[in-house]
Amino acid sequence: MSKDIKFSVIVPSYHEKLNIEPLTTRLFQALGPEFSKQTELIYVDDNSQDGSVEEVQKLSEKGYNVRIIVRTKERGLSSAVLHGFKNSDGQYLLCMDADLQHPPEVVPKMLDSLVEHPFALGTRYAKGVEMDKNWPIYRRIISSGARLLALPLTSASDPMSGFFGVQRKYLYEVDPNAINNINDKGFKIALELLAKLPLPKKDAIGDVPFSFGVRTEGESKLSGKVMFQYLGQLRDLYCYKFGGFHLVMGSIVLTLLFLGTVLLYLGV
Ligand SMILES: Nc1nc2c(ncn2[C@@H]2O[C@H](COP(=O)(O)OP(=O)(O)O[C@H]3O[C@H](CO)[C@@H](O)[C@H](O)[C@@H]3O)[C@@H](O)[C@H]2O)c(=O)[nH]1
Repeated sequence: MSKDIKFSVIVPSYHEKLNIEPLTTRLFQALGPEFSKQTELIYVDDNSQDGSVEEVQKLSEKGYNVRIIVRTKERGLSSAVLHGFKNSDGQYLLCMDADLQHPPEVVPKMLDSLVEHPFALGTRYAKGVEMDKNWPIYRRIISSGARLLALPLTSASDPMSGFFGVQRKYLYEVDPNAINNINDKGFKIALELLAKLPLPKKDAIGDVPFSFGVRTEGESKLSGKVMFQYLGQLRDLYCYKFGGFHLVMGSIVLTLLFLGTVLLYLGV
């Protein structure tokens, strides 16, 4: 562990070569000299073979505190994030996407919020925040439907967000067993952590409103399989939180309804 590093920014990445340079330079620019000295940036890549490794090496040689962890045996967004958390040095852990939909310029605000709260949440559902008009309608529907289904699990304003931070001690120290209960499948790692970590009842979450942009380089990896994984995750979380046969059945009905709506809108 390096004691100079206070903040670790973890970026799960898969086929993101074209986004690495702009994200890295914009992030350290936004952090400024003081914050930058205390921050490491870690890409967790699942063996993309697209030149991402060389891109990160170039930036590291230029003096940015950035590295890339390449996994060859595992795949998946949530598990990549957990892998990054485990292999980082900071007491304050931030997660963001590589595709610049999470503006690097908002990161200093996220880190400020994370120092004040156990959990910092980049939220798209706050007063005055506008969604980029180019964000496809079907993605809005999926996002709202997914959020609705998560309502009984957490009061967080945007548990579907991939832009969030958590203080390391809540992952590994407050309850050392908590991390073993975390499901590493799928995309919704923030929801999983919000529902299962031993966060305080009051003032646990610091919301940071941000405008969700559209991807300009590369492609989204959100697939039908990921949506199914979300439904499984929901079922497990409902069981974990409430237990009981009726709640499980209720969640299955809800998820089927959600799935039906998605398929309807996709015209499948
Ligand atoms: N290492 C690794 N990274 C992955 C994988 N799948 C996706 N990623 C990375 O995870 C980030 C998000 O993936 P996208 O494919 O860009 O997701 P999205 O469609 O933009 O969905 C995002 O926004 C949603 C909000 O609507 C979020 O809910 C979701 O978690 C994600 O952040 C990107 O940096 C992408 O490269 C994987 O299997 N392995």
